[in-house]
Amino acid sequence: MGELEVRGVSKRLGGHQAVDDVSFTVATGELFVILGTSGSGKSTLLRLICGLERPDAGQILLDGREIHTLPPRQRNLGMVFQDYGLYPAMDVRGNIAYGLESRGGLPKDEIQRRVVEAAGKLGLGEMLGRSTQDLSGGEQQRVALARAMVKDADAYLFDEPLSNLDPKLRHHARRDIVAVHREKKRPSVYVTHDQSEAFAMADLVAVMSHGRVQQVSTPDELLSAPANTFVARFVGSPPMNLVPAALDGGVARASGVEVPIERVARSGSGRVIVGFRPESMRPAHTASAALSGTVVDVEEGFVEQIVRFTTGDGTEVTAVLEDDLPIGPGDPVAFDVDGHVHLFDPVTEQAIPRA
Ligand SMILES: Nc1ncnc2c1ncn2[C@@H]1O[C@H](COP(=O)(O)OP(=O)(O)OP(=O)(O)O)[C@@H](O)[C@H]1O
Repeated sequence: MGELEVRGVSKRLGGHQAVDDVSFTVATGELFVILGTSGSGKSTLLRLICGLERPDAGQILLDGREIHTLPPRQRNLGMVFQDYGLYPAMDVRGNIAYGLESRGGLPKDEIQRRVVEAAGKLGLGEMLGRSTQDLSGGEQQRVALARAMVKDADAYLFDEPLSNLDPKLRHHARRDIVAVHREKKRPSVYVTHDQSEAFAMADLVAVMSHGRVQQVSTPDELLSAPANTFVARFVGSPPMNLVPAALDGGVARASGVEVPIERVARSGSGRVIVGFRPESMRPAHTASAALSGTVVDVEEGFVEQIVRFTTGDGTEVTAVLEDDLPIGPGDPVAFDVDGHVHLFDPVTEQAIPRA
């Protein structure tokens, strides 16, 4: 009971397939993050769930009941959007209470009790009489959060609510949002393009690209088992290296590449894309190295060195090293891969399952 289900939902906007056959289920008490690049369809999906758009196909169910045909007000959702949608003519108290008052049915003193309680939890207790126009971005964000919190909504939706905040405030605000979510014990859907935000907050992440869900899994699984090359390139910083190679027995081979693979891949064409994380690379002796090439550039980070080089056929590879190498652009370089090697089909770009 209590789950939010999106079933085969599609939406065209301006001749463009903004959302394309999307399905997922958010269990009650689960924080489900939709992560994707700009234009991938994240906001449209949220607008479909809250009723600002109608789907061309598919259904949206909450607690097993169809909601995609209901007007927004009847869906009983708590929402926090990027621009917060606060009313400038009302003070903080009025903004927090607005959703409850406009819905009707609750006595005035109960509304007042909830407003004071939510404001207290979010550090707004002293600001109830202030105009929202005089508040900082972080304070406005907390008013929007308090407004969602006072409602007994059946599900909560967040559309990039932290994008106007500076990094320090964002960190704090993340915790506020997770705390509200945990208290409500309802399904929550949170949209962001920021993977560190997604990884810090999510129970499950759906990665979106071009209107489609590419993978739904835990943050750890996105890193350890990306479903396809899009997810492999998108998740992690720097992202996974992807090198086209030919299968030759237990080795994936290309010019400057001889990567031993753990299993025989079921790739009909005999070609694969080999994937390995930049952090799994170790300097090696040239003669026996899995990868060799020429350094393009070297970046000194706070705690690590990032080396970019090209293999013999021009594929760019990135290595993240704990100890600095005395190298620079144009130098020869060689590495072994000390970690899991992922394999992808070069035609479908899907991960090749373990044999
Ligand atoms: N009203 C509209 N008319 C026409 N096209 C639209 C409309 N709204 C969105 N689109 C298009 O649909 C696609 C998905 O847009 P959407 O806003 O859902 O993406 P998003 O992932 O939320 O992006 P962002 O992170 O930039 O907000 C985009 O290509 C966008 O240009």
